[in-house]
Amino acid sequence: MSGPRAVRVAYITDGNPVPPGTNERRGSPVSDADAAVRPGEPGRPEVARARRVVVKIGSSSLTTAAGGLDADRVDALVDVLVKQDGRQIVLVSSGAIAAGLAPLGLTRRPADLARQQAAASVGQGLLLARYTSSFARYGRRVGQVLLTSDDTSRRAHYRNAYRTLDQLFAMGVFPVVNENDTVATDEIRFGDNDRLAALVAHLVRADLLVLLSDVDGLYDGDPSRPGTRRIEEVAGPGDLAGVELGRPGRAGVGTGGMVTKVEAASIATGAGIPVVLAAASQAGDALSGARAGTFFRPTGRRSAGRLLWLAHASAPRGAVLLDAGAVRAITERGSSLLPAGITGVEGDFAAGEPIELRDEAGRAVARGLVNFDAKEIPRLIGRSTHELARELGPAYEREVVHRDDLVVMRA
Ligand SMILES: Nc1ncnc2c1ncn2[C@@H]1O[C@H](COP(=O)(O)OP(=O)(O)O)[C@@H](O)[C@H]1O
Ligand SMILES: N[C@@H](CCC(=O)OP(=O)(O)O)C(=O)O
Repeated sequence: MSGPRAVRVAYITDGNPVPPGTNERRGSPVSDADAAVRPGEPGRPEVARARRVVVKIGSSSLTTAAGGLDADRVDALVDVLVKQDGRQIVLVSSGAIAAGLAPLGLTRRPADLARQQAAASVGQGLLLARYTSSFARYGRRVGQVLLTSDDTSRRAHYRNAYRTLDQLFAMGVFPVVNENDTVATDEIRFGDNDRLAALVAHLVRADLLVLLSDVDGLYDGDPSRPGTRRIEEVAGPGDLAGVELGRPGRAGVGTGGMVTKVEAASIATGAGIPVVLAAASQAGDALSGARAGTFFRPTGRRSAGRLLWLAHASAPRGAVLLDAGAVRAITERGSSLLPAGITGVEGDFAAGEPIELRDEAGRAVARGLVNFDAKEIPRLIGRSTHELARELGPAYEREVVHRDDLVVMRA
């Protein structure tokens, strides 16, 4: 097969040139036995015990050097996924745009959104067809789930997405998730799927997120430079000080490079979910708890709810400005935002859309889904809800942003 060669790296390794015949970046190869957890060694027990797992694979790991989907690579991934007995797996797969290039006569990823969307529209069908036949080799079915970044911040959509995924698990179907590229605008778009995968991991309450790429882990600098070293474990943000996060690899079909992967790892670990970043050819080891790739330890507590989406996926359509009392009420007491604490409004948003809540210095202190249109806010400013209800009717006796729809941003 022309797919990726197995790369097994047990220790932090020096960077090497990319070997011929693969577009994976690798460290010094050692034997399978070295990468596997040896008796008496801790390995990564959190990984080995994980039951619900989100696996994300990037475009660069699914395409041939000449462009187009690489059936062997898809099969190699599926071979690993179907062997994860007792686990529920969501596959977040990029590759729609890459898969649509050749059929549309495009030789490279277009820069403009319209042609990217056209390519995604053609390619997403091909991508799913590829997964469908690959899983069918094992008598397994796949279900396509296309998500947009923005609307999953909304309660009903979030709940529906969760229910669909849960039902697919219950029916033994492998969900294959991608961004709904054809409807996403530049403003609300993820673009890369790394952050999407972290948020999906949170959505399904996964025990583990595995990011598979064309590089066998996080390096302390661009791995195409000799002398850079793979980092085996990241215990917290301090371990990333001095690490240079570079652009996508030479395949030219990936989007975010390491920046978006580390961002995704930080979202997931902040929500209590451990992350392994490894090469696609290491998927089996990465999922088994062997010390392949880079392991990111959880830094925060697990929590439920869609507020993580609101914080990391939504694109605010405007802002309201808060007086000091309202800032304290929201950031220290977890209160809802009432009209009395508002001093100004910016932008043109509609009720239900995400907005920023800013302090007197203009700093964003929170993000939330607003209950009023922007044009309604000026007449509410500084007034009590009772007063407003008396004057304008009971519909006005409500919070501008309810605390259940509000997330305080970290300083
Ligand atoms: N510090 C780093 N460690 C590892 N890889 C890096 C680093 N900086 C830049 N990269 C590049 O990021 C690439 C992976 O990103 P990308 O091409 O967007 O992958 P994907 O398509 O899998 O999402 C690697 O091929 C590598 O060349
Ligand atoms: N939704 C897009 C993802 C774009 C992309 O290239 O993402 P990635 O390879 O994960 O950096 C697609 O399917 O083409």
